Amino acid sequence: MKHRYLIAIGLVFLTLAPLVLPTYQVTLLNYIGLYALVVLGLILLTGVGGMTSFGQAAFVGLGAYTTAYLTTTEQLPAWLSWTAGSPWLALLVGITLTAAVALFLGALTLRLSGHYLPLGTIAWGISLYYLFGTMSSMGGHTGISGLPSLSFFGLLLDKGEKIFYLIWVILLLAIWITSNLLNSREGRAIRALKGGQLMAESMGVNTFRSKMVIFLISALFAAISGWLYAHTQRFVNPTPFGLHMGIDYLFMALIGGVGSVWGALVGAGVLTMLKQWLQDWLPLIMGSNGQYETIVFGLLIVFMMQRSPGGLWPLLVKLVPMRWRIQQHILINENVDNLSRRPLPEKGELLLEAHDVTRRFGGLVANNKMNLSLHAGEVLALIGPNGAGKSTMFNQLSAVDTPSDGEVIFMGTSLQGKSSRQVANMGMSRTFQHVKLLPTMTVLENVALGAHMRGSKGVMSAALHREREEEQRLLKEAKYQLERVGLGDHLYAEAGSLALGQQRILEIARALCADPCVLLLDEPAAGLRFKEKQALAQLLTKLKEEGLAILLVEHDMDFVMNLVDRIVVMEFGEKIAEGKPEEIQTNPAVLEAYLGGEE
Ligand SMILES: Nc1ncnc2c1ncn2[C@@H]1O[C@H](COP(=O)(O)OP(=O)(O)OP(=O)(O)O)[C@@H](O)[C@H]1O
Repeated sequence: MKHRYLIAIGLVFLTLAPLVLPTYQVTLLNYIGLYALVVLGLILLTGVGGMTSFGQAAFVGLGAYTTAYLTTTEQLPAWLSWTAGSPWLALLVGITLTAAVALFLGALTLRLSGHYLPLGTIAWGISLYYLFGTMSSMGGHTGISGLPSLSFFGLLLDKGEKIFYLIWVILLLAIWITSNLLNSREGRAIRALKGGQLMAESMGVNTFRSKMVIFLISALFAAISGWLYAHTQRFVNPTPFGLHMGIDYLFMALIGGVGSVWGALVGAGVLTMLKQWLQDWLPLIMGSNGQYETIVFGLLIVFMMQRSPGGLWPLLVKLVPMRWRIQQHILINENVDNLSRRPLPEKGELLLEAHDVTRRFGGLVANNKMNLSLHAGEVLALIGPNGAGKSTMFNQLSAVDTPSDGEVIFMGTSLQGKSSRQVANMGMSRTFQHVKLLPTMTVLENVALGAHMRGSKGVMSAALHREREEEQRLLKEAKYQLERVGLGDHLYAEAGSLALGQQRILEIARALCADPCVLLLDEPAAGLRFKEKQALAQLLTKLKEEGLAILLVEHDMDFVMNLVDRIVVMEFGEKIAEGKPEEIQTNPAVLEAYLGGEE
């Protein structure tokens, strides 16, 4: 457990730093701590959640201005008079206000996709900056001075050396909370955002909620940093909360490494020190004053993105001897209870029906009056030449897409207006034609994502690690499903390192982790070797015998003919045949479609 020594050395350094370092360097460390808190939120938002924000500095400003206003205004409005100039109560107000603003802005912008979200963050970053500068009660562009120092249980934190401890304790706490969150059921849902909305929703993840959670947390980290900043400086004006600083925070995240919480510390540290150093030296070298450091930062980012897109943290990790690195393996406690299972329907019970399902894309009719049914304890194959409309049908059946006409009924309920998440909750689970995994996450965690709906502990429990028992049950289930599909030897491998065929099997394990009664498999045998196909066929037969209903779209005819109970054949969006494998093999319409005529 050598990494514990590294952490201990870091803690000893932090404890001694204000006692032994000159004031100037302690001030620099304070800034690093304050910036790192904001960057940590950005890592969560941008690095983990894949949402770029230029507007974090505005949230820092919100925290700073709230406390500046509340602690310096002589005559507060009556409804705020209870804060009585207390910085701690001002923090409470700042957090509440930031949460309200973040929820409002999140509701407006988080549904935006592509470059609209970053543009939205620029817009609110600029707006809040000008709001601080124009409101006379906020001191306009001159700002507000004379903020009180913080005091903590009677101890006045009026010097950099004293507030240092508060800044760093809050930062380390935030890092701990963030790491806990990421290594939990909620964290997996957040990490799944990068694997695409479709996959995450099909696993039962409410992607909008997950986005909102990290947006809120990152805004709160920024506001707390702003509160600390205001009482460290004891003065605020709009300059440090503008778009320019928003971009600097993003630079810090990128340079430190958006893939790890520690990247926040590295990025904030390197850029703060570099900025200081460049501001001292560049004017001497260039012969005049100017913001040359910004140019150097720009070049640095370009260089870093070329050479190490993951930032500095992964490079630093590589420098640490292998035996000192943190053991990544998650321990699975086999003694915890199994997750409860849903009762499977009686064999033969009708589970899924398509009634005259038609899907038009403009003038193209991809599915035309398609009818099919799927019963508990059977395997049904949907086959047809390329472009026949199988995937489109698959999407209608799993509520990823909505029929133009007709309807799909699942367990007696129409799927009209239902989301794929709701359908997943009702007991339908699926795999994808183009594998959708989180390649840098372990095989075990990828599969545990499938069990998302079977856990209930929320963000607070996760952040404080109060959900360990439930987490162990989820991981135990994931391990069981992986062993069941034959991937038990790969639990801790990165999912992206598996062969394509194995990745498909992993998707089946993930789907099984959801405890479905209907399993939809999109080309499960593609890319599998002969033996793997045999193993898959055995697994599907066993699942069928247990009472699961399985629908698969597949091109491998040997695999289909030896496995399934019934086949529906499509051509040009229509059903041209339906029956047992032996009937389909001799059906003239099918032979015509596949071979261009009977031989
Ligand atoms: N979103 C879409 N917009 C427009 N046309 C689409 C869309 N999705 C599918 N199509 C068209 O619908 C038809 C059926 O496509 P689909 O992908 O369902 O066929 P498929 O049988 O699954 O083919 P393959 O076996 O190659 O996967 C094709 O002509 C395709 O181009």
